[in-house]
Amino acid sequence: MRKKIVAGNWKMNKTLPEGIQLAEEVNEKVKALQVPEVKVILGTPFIHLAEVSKIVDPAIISISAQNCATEASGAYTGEISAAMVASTGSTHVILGHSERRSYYGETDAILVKKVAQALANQLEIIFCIGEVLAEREAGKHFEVVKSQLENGLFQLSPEEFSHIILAYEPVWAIGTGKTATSAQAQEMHAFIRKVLTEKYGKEIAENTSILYGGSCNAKNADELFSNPDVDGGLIGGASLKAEDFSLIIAARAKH
Ligand SMILES: O=C(CO)COP(=O)(O)O
Repeated sequence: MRKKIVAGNWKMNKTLPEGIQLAEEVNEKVKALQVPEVKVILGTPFIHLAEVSKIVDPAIISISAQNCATEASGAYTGEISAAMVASTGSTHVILGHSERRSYYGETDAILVKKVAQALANQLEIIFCIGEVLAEREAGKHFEVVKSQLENGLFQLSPEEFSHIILAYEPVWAIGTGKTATSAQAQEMHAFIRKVLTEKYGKEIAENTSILYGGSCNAKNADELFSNPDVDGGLIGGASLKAEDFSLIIAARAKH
């Protein structure tokens, strides 16, 4: 059975004291919700990881980085390795986010190396895929998403792939207030599961959680999560307010 997941991606927001406060608030809200069937993940900036993992109850909230280096260690000024991430108590890492692909030039080849580093350090990976608006308008969105899967992840063995959570994030929906319709999300998620079935077989495809990301909020989460192939959300802006984030978690628990 695949997991229901709500993951927050704080992106480059919150100073350390602000992040600590938000983590405390989220921890209290999630505790009060009592929804063990939903896996809650907080994707914080690197500098917050160690502090936030001391604050939250690991039985109810997991911690994720938003990136890791392509190399294991050494003279790479400013980089943070997967081993460093794991040593903070973090169990997850977000890789392949469209902001990293477009602003920092992360190619499929770079992501293959990051994925290998994360797996070598026992991190679960939230791997992001999704098309830009021009690709959707040209009717190429299925092709683009399939090639991101093939070129970024399909080098993995079935065992390795069991550590992947996918996040479909149409780039035109991120931070724009323009959510994919519930039907568009379901259509793409079902397509992704079909591609996974072809590559890894039905059992792995059925056990892989596929999250939706892109202007998902407390108002639209309920409808998005009612789709059979939408297993949860990767939440940007709405994860920065404990109240909104907990409403999204409650919406996930409902279905
Ligand atoms: O990019 C996202 C999560 O990774 C989505 O961001 P928003 O929820 O702010 O649109």
